[in-house]
Parts: sequence; structure tokens; C-alpha cells
Amino acid sequence: MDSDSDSDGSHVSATPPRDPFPPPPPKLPQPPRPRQAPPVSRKVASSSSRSKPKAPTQPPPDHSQEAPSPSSSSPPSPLFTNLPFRICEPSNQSQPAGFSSSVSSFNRLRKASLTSEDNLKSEFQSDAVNHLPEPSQSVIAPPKPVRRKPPNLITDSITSPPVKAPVFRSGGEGNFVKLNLNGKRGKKFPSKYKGVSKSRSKFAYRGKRYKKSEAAGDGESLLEEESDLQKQREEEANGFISSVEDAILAVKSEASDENLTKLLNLVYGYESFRDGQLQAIKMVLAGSSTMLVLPTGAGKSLCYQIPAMILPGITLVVSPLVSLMIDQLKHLPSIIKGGLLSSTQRPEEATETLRKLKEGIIKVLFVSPERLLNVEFLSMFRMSLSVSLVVVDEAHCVSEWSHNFRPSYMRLKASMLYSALKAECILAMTATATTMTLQAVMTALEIPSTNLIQKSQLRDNFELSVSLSGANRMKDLLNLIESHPYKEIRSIIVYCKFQYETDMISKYLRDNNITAKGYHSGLPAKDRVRIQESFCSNKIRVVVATVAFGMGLDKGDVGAVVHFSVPGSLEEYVQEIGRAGRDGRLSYCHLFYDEDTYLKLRSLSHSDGVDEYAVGKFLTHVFSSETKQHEKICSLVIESASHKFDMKEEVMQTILTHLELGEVQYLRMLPQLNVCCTLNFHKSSPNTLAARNIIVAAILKKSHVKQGLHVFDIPAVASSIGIATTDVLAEIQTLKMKGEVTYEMKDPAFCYTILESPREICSLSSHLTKWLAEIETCKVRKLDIMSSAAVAAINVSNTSELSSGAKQTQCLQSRILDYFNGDEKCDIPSKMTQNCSFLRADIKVFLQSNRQAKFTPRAIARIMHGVGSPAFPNSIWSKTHFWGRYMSVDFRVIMDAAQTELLNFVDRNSALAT
Ligand SMILES: Nc1ncnc2c1ncn2[C@@H]1O[C@H](COP(=O)(O)OP(=O)(O)OP(=O)(O)O)[C@@H](O)[C@H]1O
Repeated sequence: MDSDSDSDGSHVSATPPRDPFPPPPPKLPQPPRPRQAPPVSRKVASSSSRSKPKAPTQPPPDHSQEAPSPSSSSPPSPLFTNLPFRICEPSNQSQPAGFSSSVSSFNRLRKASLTSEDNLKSEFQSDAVNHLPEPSQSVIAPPKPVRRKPPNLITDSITSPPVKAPVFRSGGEGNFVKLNLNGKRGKKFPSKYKGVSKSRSKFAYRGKRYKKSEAAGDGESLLEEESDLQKQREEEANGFISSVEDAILAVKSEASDENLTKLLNLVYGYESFRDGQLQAIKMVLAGSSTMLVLPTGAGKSLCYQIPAMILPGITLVVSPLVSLMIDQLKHLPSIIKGGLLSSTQRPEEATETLRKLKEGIIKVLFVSPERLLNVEFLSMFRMSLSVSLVVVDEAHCVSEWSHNFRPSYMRLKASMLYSALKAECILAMTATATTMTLQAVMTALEIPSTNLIQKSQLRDNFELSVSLSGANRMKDLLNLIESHPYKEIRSIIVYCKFQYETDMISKYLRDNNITAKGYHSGLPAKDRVRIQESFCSNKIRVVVATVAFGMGLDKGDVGAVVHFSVPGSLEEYVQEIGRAGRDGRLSYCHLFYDEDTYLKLRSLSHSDGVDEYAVGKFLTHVFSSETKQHEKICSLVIESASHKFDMKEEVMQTILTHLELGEVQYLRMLPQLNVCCTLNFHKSSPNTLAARNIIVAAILKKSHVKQGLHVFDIPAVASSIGIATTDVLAEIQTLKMKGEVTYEMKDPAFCYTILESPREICSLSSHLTKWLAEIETCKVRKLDIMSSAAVAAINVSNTSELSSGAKQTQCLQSRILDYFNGDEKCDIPSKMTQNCSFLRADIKVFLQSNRQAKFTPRAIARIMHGVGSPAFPNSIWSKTHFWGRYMSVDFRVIMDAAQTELLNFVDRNSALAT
């Protein structure tokens, strides 16, 4: 597939699906009158003195509010044609029976069914402008230094003088191929490079003189001064470059600690390496593939940037998110020339990047896994480019046992990276991986166990706390933010699970005079960029965000991260709190825990599950005899297939990727595209064009005419004359440019070519289903472990002599570290039951009153848990009285009960029929 994935990567995940029809948000609580204490008493370092806010002023007008979309009206009936359990009597009922608006629990259940956590599509547009109204400066005064730790000693407690700001890092423009040596750097990062700093101060002096002479009208001397300045700048730049070149040469001849530290100091301005950096850099320079596990904000990027300066070939950095790539590109030191290839680029931009790659201008290329393995890209490397290093960033995405498995990362197998790219070395990096995940990643990337560099996965500058919360969570949040130490903190991120929450909570905070903005993947890219920029420039104090915000965010002074809901896993928790305290200062992380939200998320973890039966049907379709023809381009229209097999797009993609990259390569994936094309001929007649154009001739053969327009399937046309779909697309594009045609495309589809048909669909589907079930179980377990840790922290605060904050920090820290070391502590939630006397009776009533639908046990269990699926969407099924009624009963228990009742139901119906 050729589309860059820029989602958060929660494919086949425990995360809730996007809900196009969220029910109206619950009513906002009134702002609290008397100030209450924060939910948990937190121990605060006495030296903590982030400055107090002055009286809040009016918040800026909010432009980001979104009304929840209305529900769709007509119920699409599931398209199962041959389900194991057919409930056949068709009915013209458009709503599921059992709907009762008078049921008291209905609203609660509806709320519980809300889905829509972000599978973000972060397409940052670097040209976005910040138009946010600037809030009054009096909202928050600048913080005083708090118990500051030197930033390069993240895991140390030794005090040493703070590291000076770095030199020569690129400015806000980012490092888009050009060297950025034109002076911008000086504004943000005071130089440590001696020659430069001296002359920079000279600039300041000369600048004043310049103004004086200007006032005096001395034109000639002005020109002279200007050219002097220019010369001096060039000399300095040359001086800097030649110093760096000398330092690089020194490292090339001997990669000693001293030489590397000198280079670090010159390029970044840092005094010393942080724990793990030097070791990783040396391993990579020695050509040893390495697995690097360092905490968030520990400086992993530097571990490939320095080798990129030394190694002769290109460094390819594979990243899961486009936004992350853009961020990393921006943060490259100006001396390293970088580039990026993503599907969000305009074709001219991609062509330009490819040109620069071929010409050797680009040294570090950021690329998505899909792009990396695209045929054109690979052939370019085979022909002319040498790859010294492949960096797999967020490497946990390779493993299905991680919290963020991405099918496209399955492509990153060492065998492929070595053979197709001729990569000399692989560096895999992550901040959050359990032992099991690490093993899977290292096996896939063929990294020897001796080449693991692993430091503690948690920084020690967090104060972690949890409180039990409930219906008044927003009020609790406000109380927290208004109480010490949060009220003194200038930048806070509040993480929540659902898009509607980000809008609702940020509005509530604004209504209470806190500058806040909601952020989620549903916002236009420009708005997202604007919000991030306003946050980074301290115009917004609080960003209320889904998981869409934060990856790659390197704002040093985020002082607090608040979790409005329990995260999906300890990995997610660690990633998100990792946005705080990146400057090494003590930072505060609070989690509001409530069991109902936990149960709701637990139910949603089942939204990706599939049954063997559905997988079998899917495989039969993929390998159907019609599409078996060798080299024929097959396509699977995503929306209709998703509805037909009741499978989410990500699940279908996972199965297809497995069919491509598993032990047997059954198929080859091709770029995803809109397959249905409607063509309108304008100038020449279709037949005249067909007579001189083979592609048009094939289109005429394969199309049907509807209201004078030719409608055809692009893969069918491509297959009929043995060309690629991209060739067909290119041709119609050319015809359009010539004014011959206009066209419209629809129906996004997976495209593939079958290489080998499985001998037995049954055993393949059973194998795949088992694998997918294990992934589903793993996601649920991760959530259970997270929840257990939160509950343990709440409980511990009543039972120890330490202050509440310290006890909770200690408890959570040890849970997190144990978890990453493979020791999973997990208690089943108290509200979860394995039994319920009314369950089977309710399922029976439900089946009887919805005779028109064709259910599977899983579909029934989802409805009882209040979880929508492609064939049984929320918009329709949330109206049933049974929706979400059994959220606290184990999903498997409901599936078993549903299976029994479905069999009884079928038996009863067939008895009646005979
Ligand atoms: N040796 C060092 N001394 C001081 N600061 C450093 C050092 N190395 C890196 N940094 C700084 O630490 C910050 C975080 O670095 P970086 O973004 O590479 O972290 P990361 O490990 O990739 O974090 P995350 O996993 O959260 O993305 C950056 O601002 C970087 O410049």
C-alpha cells in the first residue's frame, strides 16, 4: 500500500473507533464556587516555585467548537449472506426493536457507547499561520526556576550546572535541505561556538551604529557596513562549517569519546552525552545493528543524527506519523541536510526530494514504511544510492504485542531492509516496550540480544498521582488546575479519550478563565498546527487533547500532564506523561480514574475482534476464482467490504498485510486507490480517441455508459491490457490536461495481485483468527494492567507513612518498571462479572424483536457492550434498549450465551417452519 499512514497507529487496537455520530455531550457542570482542594493531596517539592498566575483575563474567543453530528437516518442492514445463524424473516423495520426512550439507564448507556478516540491523521502543514488572538500577558507570569535538574542528566540525581542552550540548530523554518546558516539561529539559541558568539555581539554593536549612520543620512558608509556584515557572516559560517568538518574528520579517524563529545559540543552546544547516547552512537558507527530503549525526551534523535554526519551513505528514518517526521526534520541541526517523503506532499515536492536524493544533497531522509517499500523508491536505491543506516523510530510498532502495532511496520523486516535497500546497519529506537515487544522487534530486525541498550524507561522527574473520580470529573479537573502546584504551571496538557470531550472540556476551562483549546485529529490540519504553535509560544496554557497531540512534541517546559480518563496501557501512559518535564524540571502528572470509563474502554477494546467465520468469508472473497488470474490486479472496495464482513478497515489491512508478509507470500499489495472512475469526454469522440490510444480503447471495452458518462473499474482496465493502475491514472490525467476529458473517482480500495492461492482457506482462517484473537486479548490485558496500577496507587495512598504524592509516585513507578521488565501485575476489575441471570433471557428477547437482522455471537456481544461495528453501527443500534446493558459482563461470557441462544433460535424457527 502506498498511502502513508499518519494515524496514531492504533491499528487492531484497544482504542475506541472514531464515531461519526457522537451523542450530545453531557451537560456541563457549573463552575465551582468555593475553591476545593485537589482530589489527592500531592507532595510538592518545596523549591517548586512556578510563578503564580495573576487575575485571569477574558479568554480568547473560541473557534474550535464542533456540534456533534446528527445520526444517520436509514439503517444499513448487514450484508451477511451466509452466516452461521440466519434470522431470515425480512422486516421493513428500520430501527431495532426493543428501543425504549423511557428506560432510565438509556442515557447512561448511550453515553457509554460513545466512540471516537483518535486514529489521527496528522498532516501538519508547515505553512500554517498562527492567527490566534493573543491572550493578555497577565494570565500567567513566567515561572521561576523550580528544583531544576540539568537536562542532560535525566536519570541522574547529581547536580551540575545547567547546560547552555544549543548552537546552530535550525530555526523555525526547519531544515528543509538547505543549510540554515543565515543568522536566524542566533535568535533562539545563544551560541556556544566562540568565534560566532563574539562576532554576534559585534553585530549587535554594529547594528546600533547602522541606525545612527542611517539617521545621519550617510548612505555610502551604510552600504560599506552592510557588505562588511555580510562578509563577516560568511566568514563565520565558513568558520563554523570548517570546524564541524574538522570535528567530523576527527571522529572518522577515531570515534573516541573525546572526538564525539567535541562534535556534540560544536553542533548542539551540549557539554556531554546523556546516558546511553554515546554507546548507541559508537555501536552504529561500528556498523552494529542496535536496539535502543531510552525514556521519552532522553535524546534518542541525536543517536542517529551524529552518525548521519559521519557515515558516507544516506540515513533513512522510518517514522509512523507524518507529523512526527515534520517535527524531526525541523529539529535537525542545520549542518545535516534533511528531506521527507510522504503522501501528503504535492507530487512536485516529492519529485524535488527524489531529485535531491539522487544528487546526494539529502543526508537524512524521513519516510513512512509504506513509502520505503514502494517499488519506485526501492529501485532508486538499488540503482544508485547507498544506505548507511536505517533508523526504525517508535520501533515497538513492529510488534503486534505493543500498544501501537501498525501493520505497515510488519514490512520492516531485516531481511528486506538488508536485501532491498542494501542497508548496512539498523538502529531501532523506542521509549516504551515490554520485554515481549522488544523480543519481537529484535527478532524481526535481526538485532542480536547483545546489541540492546536499555536504560530505565521512566524519567525520575515526575510526580505521579491518581484520584478516584466520577460524575464531576470536569469540576475535579478545574479544581486541580486551580490548586497548588498546578495553578503555578504555565503549560499543561489534558489527555482525554474522545474528540467530543476535548471541545467540551476546553470550553469549560475557558468559561472558567483558563486559556485552553481542544485538539484532535478531526480538526483541520491548519487549526492543529495553529493550536500547537500557540501552545509552544505560551499563548495557550492548556491543550485538551486526544492521543493525536504530543508525539514528537518537544516543548521543554510542559509542567503537567493530566489524564482525564485512564489510558489504554501503561505504554500509552508513559508516552503521554513523557511530554512533561522535558527540561528536566520536576513535573506533575495526575490521572482521574473512574471505573465506568474503564469499563467503557474495555468494551471498546473488543471492537477490532473478528470471528473465524468472518475471516473465512473474507479470505474466500480475496482469493475468489474470479480474481485468481495471474498478475491480475484485484481490488477490495473498503467501505462495502468492511460492511459485508463486519470488519474495520484496519483489521482488513492487517489480514492483507499478513497475507503478503507472513510465512507464505500469498499476494503483493499495490497502492491503495479510488477504483471507480466516471469519465466525461469533451473534445474528441470516445471512438476517435480509442483509435489512437490503447488505454482509452480498454476503457471503452470495460466501461458502461450512464447518462452519457463512462463508468469503469480502474484495476479491471489495467488488468485487461497488462499495465499498472498508476499508468491508467497517469493517462487519464494527461487527457484531462489536454482538455479531452474530465473525471471523478470514488470508492477507495485495497489493491493487490495474487501470487499464490492458499490450499485450504479453513486452516488459514483459523490460524489468522487465533492470531487476531491473541492481539485482542493482549489489548484488553494492557488496559486491565493500567487500571490495576491506577487502583493500586489510589489504595496505597491510605496505607503508608509517606506523603500521599510520594507514595503514589513510588507505587506507579514500580508498577511501570515491573511491567516493562515483564512482571505484569493485574487484578480483574471489581465491577466485572462473569455471570448474569438475565443475560440469556435478554438475548432471547433481543433476537425475537430483531428477526430481520443476521447476527453473529460477536455482533450480539458488541451490542450488549454498546460497541458499534461496520455492519451494526452505533447510529442505528444504540437506539435499542439492550445497547451497552451488559458492559460489566465479560465479553466472552456474552458471546457464549449469544451462541447458545442463536442456536436455540434457529432450531425453534426451523421447527416452526416444518
Ligand atoms: N546530551 C544532551 N544534552 C542535553 N540535551 C540533550 C542531549 N541530547 C538531547 N538533548 C535534548 O533533549 C530533548 C529531547 O530529545 P529528543 O527529542 O531526541 O528525545 P526523544 O528521546 O526522541 O524523546 P521522545 O521519545 O519523547 O520523542 C531535545 O531538546 C534535545 O535537544
